[in-house]
Amino acid sequence: MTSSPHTPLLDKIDSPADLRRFDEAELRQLADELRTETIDAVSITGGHLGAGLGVVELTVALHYVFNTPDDRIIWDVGHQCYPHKILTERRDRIRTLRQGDGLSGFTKRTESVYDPFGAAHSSTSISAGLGMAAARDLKGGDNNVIAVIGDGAMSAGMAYEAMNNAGHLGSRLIVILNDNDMSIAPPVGAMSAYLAKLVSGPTYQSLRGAAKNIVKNLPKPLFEKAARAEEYARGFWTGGTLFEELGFYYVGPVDGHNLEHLLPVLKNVRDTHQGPVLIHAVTQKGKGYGPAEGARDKYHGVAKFDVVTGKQAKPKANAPSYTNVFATSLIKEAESDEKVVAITAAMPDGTGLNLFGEAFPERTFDVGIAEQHAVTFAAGLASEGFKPFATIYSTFLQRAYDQVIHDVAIQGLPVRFPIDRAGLVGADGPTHAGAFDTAFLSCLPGFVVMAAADEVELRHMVATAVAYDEGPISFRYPRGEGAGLEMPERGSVLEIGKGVIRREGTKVALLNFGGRMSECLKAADELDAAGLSTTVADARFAKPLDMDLIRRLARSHEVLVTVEEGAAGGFGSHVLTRLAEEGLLDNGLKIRTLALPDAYLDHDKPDVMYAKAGLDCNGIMKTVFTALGAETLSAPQRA
Ligand SMILES: Cc1ncc(C[n+]2csc(CCOP(=O)(O)OP(=O)(O)O)c2C)c(N)n1
Ligand SMILES: CC(=O)[C@@H](O)[C@H](O)COP(=O)(O)O
Ligand SMILES: [Mg+2]
Repeated sequence: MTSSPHTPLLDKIDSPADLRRFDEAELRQLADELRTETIDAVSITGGHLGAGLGVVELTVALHYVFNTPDDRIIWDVGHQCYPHKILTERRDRIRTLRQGDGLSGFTKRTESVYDPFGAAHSSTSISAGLGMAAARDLKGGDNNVIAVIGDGAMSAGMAYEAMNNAGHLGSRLIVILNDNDMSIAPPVGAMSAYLAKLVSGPTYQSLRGAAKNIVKNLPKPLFEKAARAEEYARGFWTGGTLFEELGFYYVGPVDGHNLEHLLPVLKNVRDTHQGPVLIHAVTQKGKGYGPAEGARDKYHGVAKFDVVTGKQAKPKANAPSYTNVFATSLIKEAESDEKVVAITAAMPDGTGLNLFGEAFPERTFDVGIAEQHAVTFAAGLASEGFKPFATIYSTFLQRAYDQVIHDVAIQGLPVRFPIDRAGLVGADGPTHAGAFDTAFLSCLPGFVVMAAADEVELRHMVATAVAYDEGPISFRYPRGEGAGLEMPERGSVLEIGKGVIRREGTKVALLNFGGRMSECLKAADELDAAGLSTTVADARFAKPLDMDLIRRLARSHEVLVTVEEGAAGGFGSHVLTRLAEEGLLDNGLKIRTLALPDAYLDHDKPDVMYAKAGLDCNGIMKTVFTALGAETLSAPQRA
């Protein structure tokens, strides 16, 4: 048991009001204590560490200079918010992060008044902040609104849509670009700080103001030239021209770890700016913790770890992850098909395309956090005869839905969609659940929609997707490890629209779609033991459905239960519709469709969440018993 960190100043803080009673001279030590507490807490809980370490000073400075919660701080993505949570009345619960009934790993409105906006998907902060600024102006308020957005999140189109609108509205909004991309060297100490302080301070502002008054009387063309000259002059020094073009007053770059640089700039901006301002803060992801600073991923997402050594306590894998099986399967296919290319939206490691990229660097595209662009980019590749695998987590694919319809489906372009993190993902909670992709894809004409029941099926689906060139095709698979099955060297191409029976029974049929197969098989064992002979089939396809299989199951069983790790409106709904259309519900078939509940399930361990959703062995058995009108047969309840 590590002793809790020594944090005498931090111990005096419950809320930012307590922080604002400190002398500025104490803030350096406070920031160091906050960093130590963050490291200690995450070593116990696991979670996102690097991003939070990069904004410790920024967090202290923001809550010191601004009157939170009246002044709103919106953290883009929200994965960097742990220091923010420690300073905002949640230090006592910080070691419950991402655990059942514990704090969320992202900002969350229902969790705290200091979280004015929930996050987790990137690039939303400026839009939300502009909305709050517009609301403030409509209400005649005078509070500040600050959006803190990372360089990665700034690569999403939504951020530019918001900045463009902010420039147009001219609303008083502060955007802080947290630039921790190590490709940009940290600022040159005093000079850049001086520049930033200078351009944000009243003197420069008044000079600027005076200059504006002088040039205002110039004939229009000259006025514009003069204004442009000033803007480029500042832009030249500081690289802010792009933001200036969008209507923002650019301040920076400023050292995001140096409170002596940060505090005066934030105060100047707080007290003098009128319209939208962008402060360019340069920080280091993982700052202040050696193992993080030295890691390739800066400890972006970590398991529990030893603070002294930084060694993560990653649970020993019993089987390859679905992600790894996908990546190795795609590499195998690409070795003999040069048309296979792969696209990720800033998630190379999470999708396994880092492995594909090592094998085929020329055929791997990381487009940044830009899922909409990724899908239409893939459509462009497909239109020229390539076989693009647009590999996007289920939850992040939601952002590109119109591109899926308008640019891929309607044109019938053969884009492949490997959909990782299908179903419930656990600690990341409802914002990251892969709940809706079956529903929102299987309603699209011409789409082929598959789900892997296990890692062998996944390998077959990769091969099938490579071979299928008639139109768009998707295959989903869950986060985490496979079942540890014997793997074929290479996948076999599946017959489109054909499912498979895994075990034969006579009374109950469980028709699985996706990753719940192991729970279905466990339930079948228990039901058999209770005298209810049970068939288990794997549908493999939600579109096109294997109606021969479904008719056979409906005609020869008393109970038919569909099981899927997705929201209602997906696989089960389509089965129900087709059975009704064919009159197969007219003869008393007892049918139930098991899907995720109509709710956003809070973070917890995936097994706990699935049990709550009724999508585990017990839930399946209970559904069968209820359908048979026997609330509790003799079957033993699993512990
Ligand atoms: C729409 C969307 N796509 C992908 C992700 C996954 N994701 C989480 S953090 C992150 C990188 C964010 O980079 P940046 O904004 O620079 O923040 P940093 O981690 O550097 O602090 C990504 C891609 C996401 N949260 N949202
Ligand atoms: C913050 C964010 O959106 C990502 O870091 C996400 O948490 C990754 O999820 P996985 O851990 O499932 O790759
Ligand atoms: Mg970044």
